[in-house]
Amino acid sequence: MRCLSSHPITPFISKLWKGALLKRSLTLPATTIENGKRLAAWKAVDDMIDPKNHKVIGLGSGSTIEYALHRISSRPELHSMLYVPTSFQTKQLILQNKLRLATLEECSNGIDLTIDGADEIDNDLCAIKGGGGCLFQERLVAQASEEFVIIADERKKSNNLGSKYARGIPVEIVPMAITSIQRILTNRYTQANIQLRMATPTDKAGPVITDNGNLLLDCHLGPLGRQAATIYQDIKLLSGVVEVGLFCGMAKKAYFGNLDGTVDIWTKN
Ligand SMILES: O=C(CO)[C@H](O)[C@H](O)COP(=O)(O)O
Repeated sequence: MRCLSSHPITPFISKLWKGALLKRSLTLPATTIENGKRLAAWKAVDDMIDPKNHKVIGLGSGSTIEYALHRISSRPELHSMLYVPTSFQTKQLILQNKLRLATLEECSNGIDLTIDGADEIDNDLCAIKGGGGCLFQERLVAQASEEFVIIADERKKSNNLGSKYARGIPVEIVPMAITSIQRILTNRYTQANIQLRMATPTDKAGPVITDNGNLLLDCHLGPLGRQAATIYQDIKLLSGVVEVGLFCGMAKKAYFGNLDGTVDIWTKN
């Protein structure tokens, strides 16, 4: 058997390894942010899912929700309940973790609890969602739920919704309406920066297509103050708009994983 160290490829591997180490040390804050996501997700799963009383759990989309799935997967007493996904991504994760998958149509008694991530959350637990483009199904599942809980790392805390998440409010639109709605919104919000969300060109040329076959406009309107719920209604009322990534009056609790390893819990009565 040849010893690996004498293999000609070894210097190349060791270069890669050094590169990886260097990259890790340069991106250390990101790793701590990942830890914040994990802490928030694990605490929310442990606090909120009640294995004795809950039968159906909704699961949001994004990177933070992956940690919630890992936690659920590590606790066998949580394997008997049904899990409703909000995206292609979450459906795959539920299947990969060998959890019991259910569709929203199958849940005639509704959903006991939904856990989801968010892009920005204010003190009223009003949230911008849809950074991952899954806002429509996320809202469908959230509105069918008895309780809706948000998990996030501390960067997502906001004093004024719209002041932090640079991309703006995602709006899902049926393709034939995209030009007219972009024009209407640009005329209505004159200071806004409204962009069609484009795919990464190396993965797909053209726009991002949602799980529902629609397009996304990212509408940067600036800080919304107390206007988020009104803006939601104003945009949602336009024909051709499928959903708006403003979730106000829905969450009763938000878990934030902090860089110092603690978890903050914000609640709303
Ligand atoms: O709304 C979402 C997807 O549509 C996500 O929950 C939101 O974008 C947060 O994602 P992440 O946990 O990766 O920061």
